[in-house]
Amino acid sequence: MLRIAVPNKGSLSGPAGEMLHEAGYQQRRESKELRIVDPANEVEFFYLRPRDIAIYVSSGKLDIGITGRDLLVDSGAHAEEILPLGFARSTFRFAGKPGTATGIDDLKGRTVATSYEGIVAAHLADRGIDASVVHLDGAVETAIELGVAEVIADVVETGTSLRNAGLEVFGEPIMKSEAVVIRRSDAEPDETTEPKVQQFLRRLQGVLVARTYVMMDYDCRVEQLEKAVALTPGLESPTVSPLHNEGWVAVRAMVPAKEAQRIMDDLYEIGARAILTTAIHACRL
Ligand SMILES: Nc1ncnc2c1ncn2[C@@H]1O[C@H](COP(=O)(O)OP(=O)(O)OP(=O)(O)O)[C@@H](O)[C@H]1O
Ligand SMILES: O=P(O)(O)OC[C@H]1O[C@H](OP(=O)(O)OP(=O)(O)O)[C@H](O)[C@@H]1O
Ligand SMILES: [Mg+2]
Repeated sequence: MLRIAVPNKGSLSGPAGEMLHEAGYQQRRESKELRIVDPANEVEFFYLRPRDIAIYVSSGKLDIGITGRDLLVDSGAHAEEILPLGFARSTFRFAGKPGTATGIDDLKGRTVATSYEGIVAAHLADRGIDASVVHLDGAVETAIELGVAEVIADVVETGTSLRNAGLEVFGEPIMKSEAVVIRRSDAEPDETTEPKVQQFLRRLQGVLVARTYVMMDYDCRVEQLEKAVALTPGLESPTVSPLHNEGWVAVRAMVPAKEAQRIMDDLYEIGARAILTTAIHACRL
């Protein structure tokens, strides 16, 4: 059985469960369940605090886990990212009241509040900045109002939390994060675990592709085929089949979902007709 750590709470938990469900895995029915077995897929899921996942995985007790890149780095655990998952995207930034600082050099001798002490201390040390770091569990924006720190370093997504607290980011982003699959850094690939890990990753990659691509079908005249194929090159190469009417072909290719409408317009312009897109529910590349 492959043993997999999954976030039990917070921003990572819902989207992680949805992705695993889309990948065909059984998920817990109740948010209090700590562990479930999916015998058909030979996996066992452990629902753990997102912050603890890298620690469990680095200990080798669990084979892989889903967590945030920022949490992985912050933990300092002996684990590495093996697949980015595209959700829980955020940046990690310094912020303060307007006019507090313009860059990291202004932090010398000041106090920074954060829930990610590992990331902040390493970032300051790398740049030779001597500043104090205060660890808070959350809602760090309030630390400034209450005078616990002059500066915070926190996760920023839309920027709403900072705006509501009257704060502004400054300096370069410290890091960009998203949900990632992790495993132990020096994991020795053994014959039973490795194929299961690779199958798990292929399933999640299949979900990512199904989310970002659509299937496009259309008919076009043979003379227009090269232009049409340039618009829809597909992942390897499009399928081209003859139509009953001579001089026409049917083309089928995967295209990025975000570009589908523009591609349909362009195909129409060059004379393609019966242009259809359909959702992809699952795939293996
Ligand atoms: N608003 C957000 N948008 C996107 N990702 C976020 C957001 N807040 C936190 N994250 C990401 O979620 C992970 C942190 O998860 P964690 O559960 O510790 O905190 P949380 O989502 O803020 O939940 P809570 O603070 O309620 O426990 C990190 O990878 C972080 O980058
Ligand atoms: O830029 P935004 O879209 O506002 O998102 C970022 C905010 O979301 C998270 O806070 P959360 O609500 O989880 O509270 P917390 O600070 O207690 O973790 C994070 O810590 C930021 O405060
Ligand atoms: Mg939070």
